[in-house]
Amino acid sequence: MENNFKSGFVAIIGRPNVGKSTFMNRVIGQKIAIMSDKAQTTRNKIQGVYTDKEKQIIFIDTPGIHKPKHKLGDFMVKIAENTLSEVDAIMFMINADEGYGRGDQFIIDKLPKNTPVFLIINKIDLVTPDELLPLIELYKDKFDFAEIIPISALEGNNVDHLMNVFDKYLAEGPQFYPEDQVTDHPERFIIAELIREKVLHLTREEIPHSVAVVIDQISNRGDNEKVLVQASIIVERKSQKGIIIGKQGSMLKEVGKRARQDIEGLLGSKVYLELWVKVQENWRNKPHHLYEFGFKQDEY
Ligand SMILES: Nc1nc2c(ncn2[C@@H]2O[C@H](COP(=O)(O)OP(=O)(O)OP(=O)(O)O)[C@@H](O)[C@H]2O)c(=O)[nH]1
Repeated sequence: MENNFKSGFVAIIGRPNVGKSTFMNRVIGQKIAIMSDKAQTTRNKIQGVYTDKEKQIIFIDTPGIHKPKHKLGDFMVKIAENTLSEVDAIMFMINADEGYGRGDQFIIDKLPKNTPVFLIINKIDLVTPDELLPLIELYKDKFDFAEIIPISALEGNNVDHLMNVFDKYLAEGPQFYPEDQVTDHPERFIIAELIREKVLHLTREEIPHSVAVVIDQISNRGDNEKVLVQASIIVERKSQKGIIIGKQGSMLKEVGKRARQDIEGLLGSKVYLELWVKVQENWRNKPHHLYEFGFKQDEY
């Protein structure tokens, strides 16, 4: 890996039809199709991975944030909000030829103060500069955006500039994915989130949202019937480990049972799920994204 290589996670949010997919297609090209059919039920869907010589950006979608009435309800919105404060930057995309709307205000209210937010004004090919400037002024009043960048995802205007601006906001970091591959196992990520969701749900407020799940292995058991999934739930304190394991393992059993059912639905096959609970103090001070996003550090 090159010296000073940078990497990070960027969340893309915006109302439907603002051009998120068009943007991803422009930046990432063909490969994005690989992920487009993946389940929408997760906290974060990886939309695509951009890699050049200097950096890698993993773009993620946070579906909960713009669907407040979605059946997953408040729980998802809350989780989506947590995601927004965990990423390195947020792209809040709006449509240049539509005014400011209630959907935008809903999102703005959820924007974290501790994460740089780029206002991306897309579809500038549809408006004149005279129309663009008042829109910029209007949004400037609504939130303290780190950057305001007008683009046309369809025609490509200013998209290269945007990609360069990211350099300022990314820290040095590893290349999470090989450059010719968008992802090895998108389902890995989804499985980790399913397990994490069960832990949070069943333990209620006792376990912090920072609990991480790392998928150690997904493999065929050899009998061609069951997929073996081995995962670790990582907490920061011994007391949390006790809560997750529960009386005679009852809590962990329930987490495992519920997660297994969902994973079977996802993979379409029987699953044998092995869960461990590990205490790792201060893991959040380590390259925390790896854990929070369900990746295992030593794979890279
Ligand atoms: N003129 C113009 N049209 C655009 C631009 N970007 C996207 N569009 C069009 O806007 C429509 C919606 O674009 P998508 O990329 O599907 O939007 P999206 O945000 O992914 O939509 P959802 O998947 O519903 O969230 C499509 O018809 C695009 O061709 C742009 O820069 N200029």
